[in-house]
Amino acid sequence: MTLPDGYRLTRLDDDSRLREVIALDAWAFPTEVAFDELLRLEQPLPWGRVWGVEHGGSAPGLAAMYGAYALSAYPVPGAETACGWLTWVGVHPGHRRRGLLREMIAHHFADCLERGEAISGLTAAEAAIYGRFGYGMAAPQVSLTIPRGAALRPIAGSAALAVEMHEWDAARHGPVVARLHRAYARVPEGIGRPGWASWETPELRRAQDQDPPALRQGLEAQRLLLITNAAGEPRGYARFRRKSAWNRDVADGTVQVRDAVALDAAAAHRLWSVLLDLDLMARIEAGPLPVDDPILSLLVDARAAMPTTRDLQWIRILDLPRALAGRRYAAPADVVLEVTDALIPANAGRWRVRVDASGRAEVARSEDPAELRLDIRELGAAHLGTVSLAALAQAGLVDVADGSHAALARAATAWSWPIAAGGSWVF
Ligand SMILES: CC(=O)SCCNC(=O)CCNC(=O)[C@H](O)C(C)(C)COP(=O)(O)OP(=O)(O)OC[C@H]1O[C@@H](n2cnc3c(N)ncnc32)[C@H](O)[C@@H]1OP(=O)(O)O
Repeated sequence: MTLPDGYRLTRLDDDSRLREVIALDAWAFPTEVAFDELLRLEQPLPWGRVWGVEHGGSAPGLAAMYGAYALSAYPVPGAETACGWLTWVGVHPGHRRRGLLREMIAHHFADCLERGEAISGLTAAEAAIYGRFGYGMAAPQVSLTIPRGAALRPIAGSAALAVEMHEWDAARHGPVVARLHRAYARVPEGIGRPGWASWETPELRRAQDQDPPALRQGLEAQRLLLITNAAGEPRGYARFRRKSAWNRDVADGTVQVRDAVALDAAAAHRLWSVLLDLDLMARIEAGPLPVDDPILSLLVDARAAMPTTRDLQWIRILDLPRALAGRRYAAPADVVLEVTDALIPANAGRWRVRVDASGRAEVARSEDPAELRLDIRELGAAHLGTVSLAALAQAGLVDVADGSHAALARAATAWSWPIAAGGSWVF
């Protein structure tokens, strides 16, 4: 990598640099939380995979940084894969637009490839930043503001489930919540949702479990709703907070749902029935939710929940043959792709992707004429099965060779997945 003169990259191995890292982060992401308070929080910094860009000059210090979470079981369609999750990206405002991010990205890609991570993912602070580096928007999210008392379609078995409500206790509830959250991504316990990353590393778990007053933004302490079956087994949970408000003596409170996860339809119905009927509340805010979350089908009037969609997760394919062979496909296909990749030349060129009846792909270099031409960014966008290659072709981002429209239809079907990619948290 070639940083501008006067800058050098350093690996940050432990929290001896915590003060500098948090100070830089607070320059990049302005916060009302006091510096000393920030230092006391559980910060999920992946030490050893945190990289700082140091500068000399009159006031030497950290000019930029990034980190990467080593997700070893990131869910892709029909499988789990190693993914280097880009995070903690920040450039001090006094050092921006000098190419530091571009150089950190090049370093991140090389580091992931060395570690055998065929894809990288991220959630973006701003949607316009990462497309230029070959990240494609692969998992959208929806957020809802549901009126209190909104009607749900009836689901058999819901009323028989038991409801427990607790004040959040990380030691007691953290493991149950982490288990249900993890199970939800997997078949047959859960639905098998691509993108549903779990809190794999100890730092991520500790940060997830905390509920410090500094991060409550005027809401109450976190509470837990647990749904259990007749055998006493947890089947779903929601973590939520309420904020009381009054509008000319009429109760106007808000419930903020941090996440709501259920392993079956009856548990989802029971969970939301409780959340939608808390006294003194007027609305329930929820999101990020997957765009096909059960609540959208359960609501009789989903429009009244004012669904708003936007990007959640972006995927960058780093090692094309390994990444494409590392997921499953919804239907057989045999297609020749011609791929451009300005940053990782090894991915560029023509590839034949053959998907067999079991949904497994063989990916090999090809001399045959290309049927679909696309950039690595579009392949990343389609990787979780939710963004359609046909829709990208309609937008002119996948170029279809003359006479290859049937190939596009087959590829778009194969790359699709029955469950929408999504997640419950931003990291
Ligand atoms: C995965 C995550 O962690 S997301 C968090 C990202 N961090 C933030 O948003 C915090 C506040 N912002 C910052 O720290 C910085 O402005 C960053 C990280 C967004 C950009 O860092 P810089 O070092 O200024 O970027 P750099 O100079 O390498 O620019 C690379 C390219 O991205 C473009 N770019 C940079 N920031 C943005 C932006 N916010 N929106 C659109 N384009 C951008 C530049 O114009 C440049 O484009 P070019 O290659 O066409 O010339």
